[in-house]
Amino acid sequence: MGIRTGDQYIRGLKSRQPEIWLQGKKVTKVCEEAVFRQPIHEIAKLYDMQHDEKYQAKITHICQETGERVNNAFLVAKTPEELQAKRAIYEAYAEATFGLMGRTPDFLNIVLTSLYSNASFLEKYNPQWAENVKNYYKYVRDQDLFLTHAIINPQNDRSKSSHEQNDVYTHLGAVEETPEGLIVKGAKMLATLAPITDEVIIYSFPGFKPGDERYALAFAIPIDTPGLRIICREPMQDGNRSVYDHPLASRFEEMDAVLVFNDVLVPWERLFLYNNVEAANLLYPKTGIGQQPAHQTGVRGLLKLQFATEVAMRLADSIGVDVYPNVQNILGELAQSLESVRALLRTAELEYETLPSGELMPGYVQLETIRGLLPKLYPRAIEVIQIIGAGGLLMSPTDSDMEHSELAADMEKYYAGRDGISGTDRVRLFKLAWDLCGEAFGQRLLQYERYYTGDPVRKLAIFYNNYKKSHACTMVDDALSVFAAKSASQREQVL
Ligand SMILES: Cc1cc2nc3c(=O)[nH]c(=O)nc-3n(C[C@H](O)[C@H](O)[C@H](O)COP(=O)(O)OP(=O)(O)OC[C@H]3O[C@@H](n4cnc5c(N)ncnc54)[C@H](O)[C@@H]3O)c2cc1C
Repeated sequence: MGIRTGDQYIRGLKSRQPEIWLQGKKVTKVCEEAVFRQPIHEIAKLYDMQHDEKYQAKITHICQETGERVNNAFLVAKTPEELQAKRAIYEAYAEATFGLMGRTPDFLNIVLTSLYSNASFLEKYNPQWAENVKNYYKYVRDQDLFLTHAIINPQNDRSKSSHEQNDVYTHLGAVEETPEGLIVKGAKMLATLAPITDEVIIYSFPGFKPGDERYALAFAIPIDTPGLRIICREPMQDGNRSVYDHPLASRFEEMDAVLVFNDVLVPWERLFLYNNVEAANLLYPKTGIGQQPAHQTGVRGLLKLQFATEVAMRLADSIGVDVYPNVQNILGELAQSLESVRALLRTAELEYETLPSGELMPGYVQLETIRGLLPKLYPRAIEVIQIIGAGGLLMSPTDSDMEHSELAADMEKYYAGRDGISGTDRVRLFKLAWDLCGEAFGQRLLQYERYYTGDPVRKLAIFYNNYKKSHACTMVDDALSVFAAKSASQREQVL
């Protein structure tokens, strides 16, 4: 089949009935539920972009194996041009969502592509797992499916490993093998967009200990598999808020969910890893499923930071405060942050690694630096928006006020900005800014940037340890070599 349209994506959603819980109720028709309606529409637009002649040549390609047109996220890049073709899809989807939707379909499609191209890692443990991954990649690519993922355990007692939790099936684990497949039970989180996806893929960060064998799992199943329960968090918008009052929150809310598996059957052909702590711990570092998606998250993060920076600049300009050096300083700081991330991304693409398979992987140090910086730079950008917008962020009237004839004159007079910025323009801009920096929606976006790729604290420590291994600190040795000279006169000669 190859690339789907938005309509085909929506028809796929309508054809299934996953068990979704939202505010104490079961959602039976996901496409008709107000909370999901607009996000579904935003994802559908991304699918439609694949058919839009403005984008098609940039974000899709003809698959050599099938002759069908497929998304560039499924490309195993072997040339710098192919790496750029992958960047093009990340950029197009991030631009369409202002970088505010983190788990657009390209994200997990890259994870899967990386698993596929590094399936030889699994082959060492079990050739069938490698075969299953390859077949699944082709299935998702050719059906153009949308995946969610849940890779962490519920937050029960983090000081204990999975097998030490109070109940053996608190964390998702294997129950029994049957002729049809493996029965699994327990919970995983934090499956963003789960209610509006087609399938879920399960794998884990490293950290398994001996005794955790039953939890060492990787597999993928349809989102409506019997026994799989999706428990949504409280929505940050009810789906009925006006676009005028909440221009971002009304469009880009990404629902997050806990997945509970009640004796769910995972068919053998969908199992990618099981009962092997070593393989589960090495899966992440050895298959590129951290590094390849970091290219997508780097591009998306850059656009999100750019968007926040532009909002801050426009706010300052709209009320004439960017004439003050203190405001210019914090805006200059944001611009420099943005340009640093842009430069890092460019360097990551230029300084790629070539894997033994010939696949190119953007530079680890640069991508990981972006990952380490964004949890600091993005919250700072949000803080700058709050500082510049100040009290004005809290005084925006509603759509109904703006529309009311009795209030019209007041709206234009008292809500106007500097010369040339009308009351309507200023209120619209401030509402956009408040969605980003004040609303629960905006707070989630901030939390996302901190945690979307794991705990930044532990990630930075891992980065340092890797960095230390590859940096011998030879400059210090050079400087210390002066002490190798035996006498003071010899040392003077060295100098
Ligand atoms: C908005 C959002 C969307 C997300 N989307 C997804 C998704 O789609 N799929 C998915 O699988 N995950 C997703 N995540 C989850 C993300 O992977 C986790 O939030 C992240 O891995 C951190 O895990 P945690 O939240 O359980 O925090 P914890 O690991 O419980 O950490 C809590 C605190 O304790 C500290 N801590 C915990 N353990 C240790 C330790 N061993 N050593 C030192 N300090 C420790 C941490 O530094 C942190 O401060 C999302 C998260 C957010 C916020």
